[in-house]
Amino acid sequence: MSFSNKVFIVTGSARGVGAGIAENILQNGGRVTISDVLNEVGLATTDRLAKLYGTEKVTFIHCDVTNQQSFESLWSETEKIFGSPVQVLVNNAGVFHNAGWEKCIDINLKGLMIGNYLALDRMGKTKGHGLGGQVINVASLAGFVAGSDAISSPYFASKAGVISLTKSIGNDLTLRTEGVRVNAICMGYTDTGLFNKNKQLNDQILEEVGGTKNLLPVSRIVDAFQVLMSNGKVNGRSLCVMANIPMWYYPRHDRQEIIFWACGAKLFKRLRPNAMVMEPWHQAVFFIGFQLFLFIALQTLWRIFF
Ligand SMILES: NC(=O)C1=CN([C@@H]2O[C@H](COP(=O)(O)OP(=O)(O)OC[C@H]3O[C@@H](n4cnc5c(N)ncnc54)[C@H](O)[C@@H]3O)[C@@H](O)[C@H]2O)C=CC1
Ligand SMILES: CCCCCC(=O)/C=C/[C@H]1[C@H](O)CC(=O)[C@@H]1CCCCCCC(=O)O
Repeated sequence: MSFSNKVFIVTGSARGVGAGIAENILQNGGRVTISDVLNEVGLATTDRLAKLYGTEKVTFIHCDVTNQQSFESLWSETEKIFGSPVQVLVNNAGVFHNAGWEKCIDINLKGLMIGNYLALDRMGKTKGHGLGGQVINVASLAGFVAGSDAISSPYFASKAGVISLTKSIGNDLTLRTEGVRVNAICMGYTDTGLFNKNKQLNDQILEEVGGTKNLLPVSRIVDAFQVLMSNGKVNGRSLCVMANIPMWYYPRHDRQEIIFWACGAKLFKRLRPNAMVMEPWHQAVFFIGFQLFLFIALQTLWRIFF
């Protein structure tokens, strides 16, 4: 997809996934601000990319995503340097749980909230430049599943928050009123520089996923970024990326899931009027019963009509 001079900001793009996305933007004719708290690494990446794609196409601006002022000046500086409004924000900056739980939540969730609200403010039709735009939040499959220990729980919780934020901001009303679409990329274990730093964790992860062949290369996340950029319709969605299989969108669910289980509880109340709680095994029976009901209903319809 050609980005023909579109202006992008990618947070946490000194290295890893963010640097990969920034390079892809340049390869496709866009302009990008690389931003990070790591000045040296960020400047080195920017120099390398400037040599390949032109100094007028890429710049580095220090930004700590947890700091509102820092984010605001990243945005304003970018527009000043490139002389055009920012049209896409990629909220990629993130840390793992080994940074400590408060930092993990601050950077992975609060930092993304600052980015999302600022994007609505600056790109939106009501207060911003009015051209609309896109936000891509880098979440993780960790946002859908449970971690296996308390130590890693802040990371899983932060990513679940990002997915929820994406669903809630990426709604039809916001799209209509602000012209801003918000989606997330949810990938599994990815082979970035950081992944290789902690040997003990690496070995544990490699055992869990079954070897390096099941790690995602950064290029797959870049492909996911391209998919979201070229699909002009999706909003509030999470694009899931797993090794060796096609990407897929996680169902948005909205309220259907709650309604489904509430129906189960209503039915349960008829069977056990005095029960205070529907236990997990009751739920399992309801779920299997529902599937059986569907199966029989479909079979009956098939017999009637064919
Ligand atoms: N590597 C993996 O296995 C996976 C990574 N992710 C997510 O992908 C994103 C990128 O991760 P990687 O490239 O693997 O890690 P990385 O550590 O190589 O890149 C993250 C970047 O964010 C920067 N950063 C940290 N705190 C910051 C702050 N306060 N403000 C601005 N920048 C800050 C770091 O300096 C670093 O350059 C993260 O959000 C991560 O959670 C999601 C799934 C799997
Ligand atoms: C199905 C879970 C996919 C998680 C993908 C992800 O975001 C991985 C990130 C790890 C990164 O490669 C290095 C890390 O420290 C991140 C978190 C690792 C969590 C491991 C905890 C093991 C567990 O609780 O299952």
